[in-house]
Amino acid sequence: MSTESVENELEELDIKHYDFNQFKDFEEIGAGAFATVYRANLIDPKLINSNLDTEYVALKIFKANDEASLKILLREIKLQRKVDMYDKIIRFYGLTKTKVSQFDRKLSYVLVLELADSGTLRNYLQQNQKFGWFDKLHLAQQLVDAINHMHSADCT
Ligand SMILES: Nc1ncnc2c1ncn2[C@@H]1O[C@H](COP(=O)(O)OP(=O)(O)OP(=O)(O)O)[C@@H](O)[C@H]1O
Repeated sequence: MSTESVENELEELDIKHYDFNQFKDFEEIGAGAFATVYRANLIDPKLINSNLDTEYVALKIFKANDEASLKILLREIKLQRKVDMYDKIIRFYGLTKTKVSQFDRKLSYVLVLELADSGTLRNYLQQNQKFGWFDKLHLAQQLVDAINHMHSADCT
């Protein structure tokens, strides 16, 4: 899969594109096999989406432009779009592009996502020792709802 064919598919999906210069104050949050995720501030919150009053986003920067990464990127965007309006799942705002290193000739794709700024569930539970059974049940219910929604949206 070439960058060109990905670009063609993305065009058909009608995705919002943002200028990378709109973001500042990057802080690494975590990394997976294909991407590194940063917390970033928006220079002008109104630019990201007129309906959203957000100052921060998560930027998921793909490490490479190779075939495997591009396939993952496309799959992730298609899945995100299927569940984007569901409030218990991270929102997908759109795409931007940047150079991962100064030696790169090509720009890498970056997903612009809602920032989940409460950290991981593991850390949350460790820091909230007074979390009772009712709270745990409520949390489990939200997770089950989100998974159920993904299944009904055919995100398997
Ligand atoms: N929208 C987000 N808001 C806050 N933190 C996030 C967000 N997306 C990802 N992260 C953090 O960044 C880490 C890396 O995310 P990423 O999606 O790249 O990989 P993964 O899904 O955890 O792993 P892999 O892609 O290897 O299966 C996550 O484990 C999570 O801690």
